[in-house]
This record gives sequence, structure tokens and C-alpha cells, in this order.
Amino acid sequence: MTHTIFIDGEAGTTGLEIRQRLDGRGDLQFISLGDERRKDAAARRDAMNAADAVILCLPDAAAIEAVAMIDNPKTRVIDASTAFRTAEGWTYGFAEMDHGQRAAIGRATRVSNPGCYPTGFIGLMRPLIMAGLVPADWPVSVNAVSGYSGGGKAMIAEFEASDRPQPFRAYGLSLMHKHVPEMTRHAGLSRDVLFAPAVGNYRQGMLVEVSLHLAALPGMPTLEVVHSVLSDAYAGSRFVEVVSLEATEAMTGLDPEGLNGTNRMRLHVFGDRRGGQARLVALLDNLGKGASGAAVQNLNIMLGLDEGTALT
Ligand SMILES: NC(=O)C1=CN([C@@H]2O[C@H](COP(=O)(O)OP(=O)(O)OC[C@H]3O[C@@H](n4cnc5c(N)ncnc54)[C@H](OP(=O)(O)O)[C@@H]3O)[C@@H](O)[C@H]2O)C=CC1
Ligand SMILES: CC(=O)N[C@@H](CCC(=O)OP(=O)(O)O)C(=O)O
Repeated sequence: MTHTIFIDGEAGTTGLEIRQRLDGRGDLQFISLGDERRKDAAARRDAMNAADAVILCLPDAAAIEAVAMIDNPKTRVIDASTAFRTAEGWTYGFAEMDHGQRAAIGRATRVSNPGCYPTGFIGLMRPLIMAGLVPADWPVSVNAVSGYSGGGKAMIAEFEASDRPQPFRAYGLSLMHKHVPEMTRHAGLSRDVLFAPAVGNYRQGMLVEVSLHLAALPGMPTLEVVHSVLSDAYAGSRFVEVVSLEATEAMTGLDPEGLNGTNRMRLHVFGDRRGGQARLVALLDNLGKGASGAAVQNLNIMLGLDEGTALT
């Protein structure tokens, strides 16, 4: 059976990566508008209503407009923007976040693809909060560094055009980053997370880190307990791996580009087993499991296919 797919925003950073991952798949047929018509509202409306599945790779405002154009009840949507990640009627497209989430994605007509930073943060924290190791109202901070492709075409042009690009830039300094509601909600927290992002002068890949004073938590969990809760949560997972404590203890550094080109995420629990502190670090490709890879995984699930089709 062939499914008809329309990628709105196909010429953008996320759209291009999705298209590359889907190229050569005989089970899919694409509606493509070409450069002249890709922003023509009428052409986009027709394309969306003719498709079995639409993947929106647009800025938030354009994604909201696009969804309003769909009147075919059979058209299913995956939105890569931030617009619907905490919206009523949308299913959050992070298959590994809970038992049952994959099946919910499979049934959904509207799926919001998670943000890149939230994928790392929720991946690290949700199991610990659900297990009661971290109380829902705990004050949690998250630091992260992303490659500049995280900022789309505009940021890529900024970094690649400049003779002397900044090596590193802290941003989100007002603490009002657009990912805060999504991270807070889907991690299961009741208090807004404090998010400190940064962008580095490299194209792609990211580290997302939560530091915890384990000895200050109500149950004073050990590093081993934290590790075992995370390992249990992702046991058998194809794309999310929890690195063994032996392996993390042997590491002296972590490369943010280490999973580029894949749909995988690796979770690390760093710290001294005798100490009362932990650095939890997620490694992922912002354009892989953080965006385009996750969108393809969600599409596979929605079409009833093996979720790993065309993904590494
Ligand atoms: N980059 C990343 O790592 C991630 C991005 N996302 C999200 O994915 C979405 C797309 O981001 P990204 O690919 O990085 O952004 P880009 O800016 O690289 O691409 C966006 C594309 O949308 C096109 N576009 C803008 N407005 C319209 C419109 N009204 N109609 C049709 N096309 C339009 C742009 O056209 P033009 O080429 O003319 O500018 C561009 O091709 C965003 O919501 C972003 O937040 C999510 C996770 C990670
Ligand atoms: C480096 C950089 O600028 N990154 C982007 C996030 C990229 C991303 O995840 O976009 P979504 O909002 O669609 O999830 C930012 O901080 O706004």
C-alpha cells in the first residue's frame, strides 16, 4: 500500500532532513510543490487535503495557519514546530516516554513532534519523577548546548557567513524560552524548569544536562538507583540507550556530535558512586532524535509500519 505524504516546509533544515531519510522508500509517494509554489496558500491547502499524512516543518505561526487549512478528516498531521506541544487534542510524539505512548501516536490524527532540548530533558527526568525519586515540585535546572543548525536556516547562515563566528553563545537569558512549558508538562513537573541553553560554533548535535544533589532529595537515592530507574524505563528500546555506570566512569569527555545522523539518544549518569551528586546528560542529534528522525519514527508508527523503517 502506498501512502501520500506532503512535507510543508520541505526546503527548510528539518524538512530537507526528513526528505533525505524518506527518499527511496517505495511505500511512500510525495506531493512536492517546487520552489515557485511552496509558499502559495492555495497550493498548500490542496496538497494537505490530498495527503494521507502531512509533516509541518514551519515556524510556529505558519504551522498554526497550515493546520487551520486542513478540512479532510482523513489527513493526519505531524507538526515539528512548538505550536501544539502542550495543546489539547494533540498527542506528544515521544514514543519512548511512557508505556502506551507509541500506541497513542499510532491512533492519533494530530501528533506534535517534540523539541530537541525537551527530548533530552524529558528523556532524563520523566522516569525519575514518575518513580517518585524527584518530587514533581522539585526546583530543576537544565543546561544544554546545541549546534547552530538548531536555529534553522537563519542561524546556519549567521554562523557560516561570518568570518569570526562566536565560538559559544549563552542565550535564553530571560528564562522564558519557548520550550519551558513543554519540558515542564511532559516531564511531569509542577514547577517551571529553569532552562539555560547555549549554541556552539559547530553545525549539529547536542548535550542536555540536569545536575542533581541526590543527597538533598527526599529519598536520598544513590547513583545506582537513579541509573537503574532510567535503565528499566528504556529496557528494550531501539533508539534510547542508558549507558552503563562502568562505561560512564571510564569516560573523560562527551562529544555533542557523537550521534549525528542517527535517530538515537544516549543517556548518561555521571558522578562518584560514594558522593551525593549526579550529572545526568543526554546526547542526541538535534536534527535526528531531536527533530527529523523523530518525525520519521512518528510517521512510521502512524502508518502502522515498523517504527525503525529508514532510521538508524
Ligand atoms: N532545526 C532544528 O534543530 C529543529 C527545528 N524544529 C522546528 O521545526 C520547524 C522548522 O524549523 P527549521 O527547519 O529549523 O527552520 P528553517 O527556517 O530552516 O525552515 C523553515 C522553512 O519553512 C518555510 N516557510 C516559512 N514560512 C512558510 C509559509 N508560510 N509557507 C510555506 N513555507 C514556509 C521557510 O521558507 P524559506 O526557505 O523561504 O525561509 C523554510 O524553508 C520550526 O518550528 C522549528 O522550531 C524542531 C526541532 C529541531
Ligand atoms: C540553537 C537554537 O536556536 N535552537 C532553537 C531550538 C530548536 C528546536 O528544537 O526547535 P523547536 O522549538 O521546534 O523544538 C531555539 O533555542 O529556539
